[in-house]
Amino acid sequence: MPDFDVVVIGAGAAGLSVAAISAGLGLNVALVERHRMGGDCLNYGCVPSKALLAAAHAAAEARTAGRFGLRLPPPEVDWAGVRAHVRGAIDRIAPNDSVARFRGMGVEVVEAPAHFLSPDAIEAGGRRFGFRRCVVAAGSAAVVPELPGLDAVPWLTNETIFDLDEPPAHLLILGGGPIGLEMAQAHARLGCAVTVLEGAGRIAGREDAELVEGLRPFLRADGVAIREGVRVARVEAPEDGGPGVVAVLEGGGRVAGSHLLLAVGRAPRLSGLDLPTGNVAAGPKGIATRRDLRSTSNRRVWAVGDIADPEGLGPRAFTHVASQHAGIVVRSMLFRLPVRLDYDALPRVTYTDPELAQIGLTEAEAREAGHEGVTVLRWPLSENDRAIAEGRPEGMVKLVVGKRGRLLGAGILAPRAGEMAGLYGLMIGRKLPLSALAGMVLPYPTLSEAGKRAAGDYYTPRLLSPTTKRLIGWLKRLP
Ligand SMILES: Cc1cc2nc3c(=O)[nH]c(=O)nc-3n(C[C@H](O)[C@H](O)[C@H](O)COP(=O)(O)OP(=O)(O)OC[C@H]3O[C@@H](n4cnc5c(N)ncnc54)[C@H](O)[C@@H]3O)c2cc1C
Ligand SMILES: NC(=O)c1ccc[n+]([C@@H]2O[C@H](COP(=O)([O-])OP(=O)(O)OC[C@H]3O[C@@H](n4cnc5c(N)ncnc54)[C@H](O)[C@@H]3O)[C@@H](O)[C@H]2O)c1
Repeated sequence: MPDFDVVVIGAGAAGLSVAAISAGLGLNVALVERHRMGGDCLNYGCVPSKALLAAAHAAAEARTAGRFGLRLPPPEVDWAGVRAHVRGAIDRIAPNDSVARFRGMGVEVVEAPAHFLSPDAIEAGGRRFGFRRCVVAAGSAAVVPELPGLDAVPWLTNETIFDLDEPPAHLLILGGGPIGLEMAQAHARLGCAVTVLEGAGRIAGREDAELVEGLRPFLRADGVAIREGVRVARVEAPEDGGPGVVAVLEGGGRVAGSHLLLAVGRAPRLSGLDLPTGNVAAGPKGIATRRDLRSTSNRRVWAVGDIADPEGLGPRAFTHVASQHAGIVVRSMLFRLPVRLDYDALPRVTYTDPELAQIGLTEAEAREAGHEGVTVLRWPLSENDRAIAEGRPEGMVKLVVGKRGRLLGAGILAPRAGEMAGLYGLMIGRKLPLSALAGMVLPYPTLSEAGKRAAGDYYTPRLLSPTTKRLIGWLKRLP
């Protein structure tokens, strides 16, 4: 008999959710974590980055208060105080993910690295754990690119950037994806010089080009130097022998900084798991799974979170996806229901100011996917009363609509855009018609009215059509 009904490897967002639900259903669960409970999101990802951004946005608010007629002195950044705020946020959330809490749920928590011993057992802390089912939730880590000179200079990743004793004088950031952009604005608003070196033609390459156009000036206004389409040929120490890093660009050009942050993507944490011994197939993007997140090669194994590479979809590195995966696995693994993961209504948010939120397909993705009759509707915040009242009339809501008014995607560039994402996720996920949004009564004045106004535009031409006018003319003659 196996020792455990479920063994979970990794206590990040994905593994914790699976362990908690499985234990709640009365199963015998072991949870193995080699480092910190809570994984990346709590310790090196979402929580510290959003805490740092909150401090940065507060500093920016103080600096720009003059537009409201308020005279404030320029804010002084107390780096130790900022770090204490970041640490405090982690510490406040940590008990939810703690060993004590999970032991209290009846989970056997093992603090050691795990690896497969066979297709139905792992080893951790010198002990063998035979399992009926195993869920691999070992996450992903920052990609360290093969860049000449990198072994000879100091560099940072998301695991070290939140631990600096002093603010970086000039932070060079390799990569202008969500990590690069959030860290760029956070540090710039906290008084650091920042340069983003993006290898592709533009920053935030996955996001809607028009919305990124709207975001770029904000980052530049914060003092972020953005270099797009640049290839870093090598990195080296400064010629004067002082501290810092110099990025040498292809075709010449040198960009010097005090610190270098690598933010060029994520790689699944496969090494050390001995996946071949467990007969668990994996590729460079992660553990190969079917759409129910079950391993394609070992029926006892599932993969969740950043490490999962579901067929036809690929990995997605978001904490809300880790939770979505946990829900899928519980239904497929424990209730044996036929479930199928999809990302049709998936939201993602880059937490800059303004935030850039995308739910479902961008315009480019909808056209690329071959959707017929794609209509794009926009409502600028310059036409939104709340945005004007608050002195933030830049940004827009952009809706991507398919046949018969079906919402395929929504992009939002606005302060706190992420708070609006749920509405569009619900609409797309439940296949609600656009008329549901257009007919909704929303409180005035709110930013979310922009989406309703955009949706209304879809129906305006129909309302003003000759047929409608004829109908009204006929109706008015009725007694
Ligand atoms: C800077 C940054 C900001 C982010 N911000 C956001 C955000 O705002 N919103 C959002 O949705 N997502 C965000 N993300 C992404 C989010 O953090 C990840 O998608 C999420 O943490 C993935 O959870 P996971 O459980 O799959 O993996 P992880 O959180 O990485 O957890 C995996 C755990 O497995 C452990 N482990 C690995 N190998 C073994 C082994 N062999 N034995 C035992 N244990 C092992 C690791 O130590 C780790 O604790 C951010 C990421 C970063 C880096
Ligand atoms: N707010 C959020 O939800 C949030 C925040 C941070 C991270 N995340 C998750 O973590 C993932 C990883 O984030 P990321 O920003 O590291 O990766 P990313 O893959 O999203 O972006 C990496 C960027 O680096 C560029 N790049 C790649 N190689 C380069 C090179 N050699 N030189 C210069 N530029 C190069 C790419 O063109 C791309 O723009 C995200 O995709 C997301 O899933 C989410």
